Amino acid sequence: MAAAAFLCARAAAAALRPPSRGLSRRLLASRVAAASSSGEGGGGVEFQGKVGFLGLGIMGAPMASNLIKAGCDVTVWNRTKSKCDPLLSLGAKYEPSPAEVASSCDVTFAMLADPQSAAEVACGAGGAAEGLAPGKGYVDVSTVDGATSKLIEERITSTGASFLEAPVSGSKKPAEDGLLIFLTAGDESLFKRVAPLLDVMGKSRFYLGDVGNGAAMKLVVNMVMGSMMVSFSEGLLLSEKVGLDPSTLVEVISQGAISAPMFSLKGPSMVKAAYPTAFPLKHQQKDLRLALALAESVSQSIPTVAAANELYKAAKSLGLADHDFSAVIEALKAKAESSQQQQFVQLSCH
Ligand SMILES: NC(=O)C1=CN([C@@H]2O[C@H](COP(=O)(O)OP(=O)(O)OC[C@H]3O[C@@H](n4cnc5c(N)ncnc54)[C@H](OP(=O)(O)O)[C@@H]3O)[C@@H](O)[C@H]2O)C=CC1
Ligand SMILES: O=CCCC(=O)O
Repeated sequence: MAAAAFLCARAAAAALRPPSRGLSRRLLASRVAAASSSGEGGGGVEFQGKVGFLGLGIMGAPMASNLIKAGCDVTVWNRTKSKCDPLLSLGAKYEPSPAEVASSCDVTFAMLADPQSAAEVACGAGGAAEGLAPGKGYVDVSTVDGATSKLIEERITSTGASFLEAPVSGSKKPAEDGLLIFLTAGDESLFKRVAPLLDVMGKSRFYLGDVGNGAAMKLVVNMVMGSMMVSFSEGLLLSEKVGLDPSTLVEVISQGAISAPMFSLKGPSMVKAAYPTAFPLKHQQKDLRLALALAESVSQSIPTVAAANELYKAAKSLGLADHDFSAVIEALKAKAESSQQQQFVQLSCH
């Protein structure tokens, strides 16, 4: 373990929040420098070693990019190889399989679409586990269910390596700005070892104990978010239908007790029926499906989430899976149209 060594601290990271766009090299370097000179955050935390990153989608690419800009020695892999190119231009290395990344790095992060891909990349043929060994670490930051996370943990730890689940709250922009919230669980010494890396990519980190707890926390947060988006969509449509300006509704909500960054961020484009993808709708529906299973496992009823899930499923069947999850409003519009048509047919039959 030699190559990259850098210093950073949570306090320094918090004090050096970025401006509106992704973190610049200068800013990330200054986080590192401030941490080493200020002695804040427990005297600065040192990470030594090479970092692997598997999965360079909407979230993985900016996260890996921030690590590179902070001075880490990063090796990347992505199923679709072309998505590695921007990272290679920033100075990343490339290995042709997850196993080769894991074997050439000290700690490997994975940011994958869903439980199936997370398990495949960690445990499948050519997967990360094949390259792991004692002393190495594997950190899965994908959103998956607890059972999948435990399955990955079992396979990873069978190699002698350590495992941390660390799903994130925060979307594309917080990923670009290094402002994610990590919900971690698993090996506590790995958590401490990768803390400087989490602090480059995020603004806070929670350690929640046993593997499964990070996944559960993430699913609970996202089920609340998914239902909020449906409720907001219903409000936007109803306001329009009764003759109000939905843009005014967005403004009114932003000033009151139910204001949320999500409404202010997504509302204006939803009013224009534009859904630039930050959080793909298919992933939100996956999270609701997993949250429903989590609730089922403890016999809790979550009827609002169940209803919201049906709408996301309807939106997927309208071809909106890869749009932002705010496009769920289109499923409500389609529902309204079809019930209007039904009413028309009934009236014309009488
Ligand atoms: N976008 C967001 O706002 C947030 C997303 N998340 C979660 O983070 C994870 C990633 O999300 P995001 O980056 O948005 O998703 P993307 O769909 O943009 O990226 C998914 C990544 O998974 C890879 N992948 C998918 N299937 C496979 C497979 N079978 N084998 C290997 N690789 C595969 C993709 O590779 P390829 O490029 O080849 O398709 C890509 O790198 C998800 O679990 C999501 O729920 C968490 C917080 C916020
Ligand atoms: O999983 C996606 C979360 C998106 C967000 O927290 O804004």
